[in-house]
Amino acid sequence: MSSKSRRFQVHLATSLFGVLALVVFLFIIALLVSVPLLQGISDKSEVTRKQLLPELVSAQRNALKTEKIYAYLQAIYRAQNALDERNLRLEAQVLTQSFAFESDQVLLEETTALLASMREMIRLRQEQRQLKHLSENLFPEPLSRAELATQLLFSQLQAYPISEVRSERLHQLFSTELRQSSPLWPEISDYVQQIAALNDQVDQIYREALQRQEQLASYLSSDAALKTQELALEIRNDVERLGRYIVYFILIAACVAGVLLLVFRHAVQFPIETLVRGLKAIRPDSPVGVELQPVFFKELDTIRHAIEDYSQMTRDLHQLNAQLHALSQQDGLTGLANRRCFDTTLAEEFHRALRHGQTLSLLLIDIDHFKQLNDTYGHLIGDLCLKRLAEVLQHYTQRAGELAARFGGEEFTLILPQMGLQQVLEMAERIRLEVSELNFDEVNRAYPDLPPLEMQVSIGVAHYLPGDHLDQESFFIQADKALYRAKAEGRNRVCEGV
Ligand SMILES: Nc1nc2c(ncn2[C@@H]2O[C@H](COP(=O)(O)OP(=O)(O)OP(=O)(O)O)[C@@H](O)[C@H]2O)c(=O)[nH]1
Repeated sequence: MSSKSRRFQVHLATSLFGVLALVVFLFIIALLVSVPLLQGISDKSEVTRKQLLPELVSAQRNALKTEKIYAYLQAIYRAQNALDERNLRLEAQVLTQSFAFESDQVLLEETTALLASMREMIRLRQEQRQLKHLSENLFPEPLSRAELATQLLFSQLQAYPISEVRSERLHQLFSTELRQSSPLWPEISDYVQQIAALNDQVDQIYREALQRQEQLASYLSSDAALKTQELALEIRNDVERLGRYIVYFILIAACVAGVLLLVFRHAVQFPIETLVRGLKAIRPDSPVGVELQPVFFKELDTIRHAIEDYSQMTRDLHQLNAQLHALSQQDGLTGLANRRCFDTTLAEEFHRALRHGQTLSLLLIDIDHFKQLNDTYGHLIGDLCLKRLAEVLQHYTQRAGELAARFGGEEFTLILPQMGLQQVLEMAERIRLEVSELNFDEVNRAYPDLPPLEMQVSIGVAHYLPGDHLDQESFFIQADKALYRAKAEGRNRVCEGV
């Protein structure tokens, strides 16, 4: 198992929770910022819609009405007779009364004052007319040029209200001639002055009324319009701010998403791909186990550990299987191949020899009087003899395809492919000789009372030549018969099968 570990690791679940918390936090911030703004925009729009716009419309309407009142005022100022003045005043009065339902005190007061100005103007005009009438009675028929001029002056003064300066100038113009020609001059002059004074009063009232009307008009048009304009400006600012916040929020969200994507790719996607590659790279027969780099998230690192453990386990299992297989093919005492392995190998080699037209030799080796040896020295020494014999046989089967096996009990076999008969017989003879010369000094020292230990073997040889009409069983029987013959002929010898 790998001991590698990353210093800083976090749980994937904790990280996901953190990301979720961050998203919720950003969302709450966005809500906290945008909701009051939206509420403000909504409230201001509502105020504009329900209050200011009607006020504006009403102000416009009222401004028009006051314009009309002003027109009446002008008309009254220029009216030629009392009837016109009266009609105009009545119409203006009706118009003014329509303001009765308005809650605006300034409007009410100002229009009432305008109406009062009209009344006053009409009253003064009435007085002028009376004075004119009185002055007309002063002049006897026929009228002199000066008197006619004076009458004309009166009518002028009456008909067209003129400024103080102008009336003074006219008065001077005509009065010089009258003073010289008419005995009525003092009275006429008095009337002229009275009428001029009234005219001046009317002028004064008219100017004042004009000023009032102008102020009222600007008051009406400015108040609601200003408020609406201010509110519209605020709404625009709020909307712009909201737009900026939305852009910021989108930018922040995009940055967070980008960072998360990068983190996900580096901390999740790439490690998972590496883990999958590691998993696929596991080979039971590989000399080294899979080793992977530690990863950031603990859960993935746990999987990495599991993959490394699995890789190690697979290799261990493979080795164990190999060992078990070897054991299943091996004789426990001597370490040579066992009977099962011998059977398989003989079948393979026999078929190979048949297929390729090669020679194959089989030696059956049996320890002579092994029962007696056991009985004399005991089974442990008997086992020792079996092992020493196995060592000798192992030594003679080093080439590929050659096999030394314990057939059973004290009986052994050698499979020797691609050797000539003479070569095989010589090898069998060398084995027999080597076995008979084995040194058992340690046993003899241990058992001084017993005769010295010696071991001899009988060997039966079967030899297959390409073209021989032999099957595997006959081949084996041939070796067995040869061994039997070696035993029968006195043991400690090599016999060739026929
Ligand atoms: N110590 C020991 N003895 C074994 C083992 N397997 C078989 N034997 C003994 O081998 C002996 C075989 O005796 P026999 O079959 O009579 O053959 P032999 O005494 O060798 O006589 P010949 O083969 O005719 O020379 C028996 O006494 C078995 O107990 C073993 O693994 N260890």
